[in-house]
Amino acid sequence: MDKITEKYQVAQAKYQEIGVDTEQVLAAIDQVKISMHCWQGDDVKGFMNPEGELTGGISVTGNYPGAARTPAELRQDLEKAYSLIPGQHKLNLHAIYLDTEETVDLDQIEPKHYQNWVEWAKELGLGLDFNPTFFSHPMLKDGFTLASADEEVRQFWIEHGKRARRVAAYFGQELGQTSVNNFWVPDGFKDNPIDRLAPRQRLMASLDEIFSEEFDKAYTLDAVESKLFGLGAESYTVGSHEFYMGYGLTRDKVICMDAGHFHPTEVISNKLSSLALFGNEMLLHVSRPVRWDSDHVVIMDDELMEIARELVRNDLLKRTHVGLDFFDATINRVAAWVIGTRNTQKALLKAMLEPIAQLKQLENDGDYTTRLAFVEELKDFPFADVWNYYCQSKGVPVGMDWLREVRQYEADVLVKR
Ligand SMILES: C[C@H](O)[C@H](O)[C@@H](O)C(=O)CO
Ligand SMILES: [Mn+2]
Repeated sequence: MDKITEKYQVAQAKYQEIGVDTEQVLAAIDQVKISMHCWQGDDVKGFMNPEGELTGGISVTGNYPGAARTPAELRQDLEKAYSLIPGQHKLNLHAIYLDTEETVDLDQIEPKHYQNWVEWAKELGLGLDFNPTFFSHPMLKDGFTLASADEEVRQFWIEHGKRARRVAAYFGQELGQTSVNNFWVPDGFKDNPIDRLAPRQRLMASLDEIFSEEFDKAYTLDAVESKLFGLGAESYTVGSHEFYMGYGLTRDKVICMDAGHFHPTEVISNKLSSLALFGNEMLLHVSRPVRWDSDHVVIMDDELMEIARELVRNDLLKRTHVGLDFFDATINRVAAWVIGTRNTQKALLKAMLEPIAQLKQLENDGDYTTRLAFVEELKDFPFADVWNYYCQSKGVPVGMDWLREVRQYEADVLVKR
């Protein structure tokens, strides 16, 4: 028997002692699809106007060699990343990542402009999610799109939103799995506004118009993503958390929680259980804010573990769409995907290896001493041996072996770009 299987069997016996069936856990983690975001691969440039400025209050720093310059290069990089990640997953595309010879503006996009992505996704067995792009475009005027007081600006973006929904529905129809279509709108003011209400009324009206066309939910689900502030929109963001909680819950839309979109000490892990009581499905943007919405690569930190525990302990995974959202151009971009995605999976696996019913019972019995002792002891349980076995059984590298492959790919492909 090989070493990894041997260690797994020891771990299996140890988990069995506390009532956890590792085989069941392995079957469960294999069902979780992570939606990997395309924009880590090229620093959020896209293929519509890659030389243009990144606007909308987000920012990427770094100039690590090898960013994808074409859809074919991006797909090649993504394939490398997926080959190093266990399980079957999804790709999250932004509208600016269209793949066509035609010159197309955001208010002209059609499903056919994304057909190459669909064909590729079919070959790889991937699902596709989508996002209209409300930034990096000259029609983002004075920091406003859907909430603009300028009717021409607002209509441009409404048309884009409507067309984006048709693209997402096409993804769902073609691939046989729901395409989550996430609306993040950067509109806001750098300085204190006089009128906080009118832009929100306009955003609400714009969204209502965009969502007026009915689509089969089996094909596409609309999601809305709030934010506290952006660069250049420090004082007021129209699409705040309260705005989208109200909007999403009254319009039956999926609410997206981005881990970087709140006050620096505020965490989304503590929001999921409340959202679960009032909404149906949820979308997560698993990210890592460092002092601000900096979109650092996801690491195995306390908040990632807590998000994972909330989803697992409360049985929320079946109605949660797990997406990633980070963009770091100071490191190898394929490695960034692999680290962030594997960490998200590892956190979920570790959470699944807890004896949840027992821990809840201790809490209900008021035995907080045992609760604390148990939770702390669990940290030393051999979860890594279960993870390594999972990787091996799915035919992907174990431990640091994946990095060797990324380094080889860097030498063979990335540095030659
Ligand atoms: C590029 C994405 O649309 C973006 O990261 C969005 O989801 C966001 O979180 C903006 O801060
Ligand atoms: Mn996000």
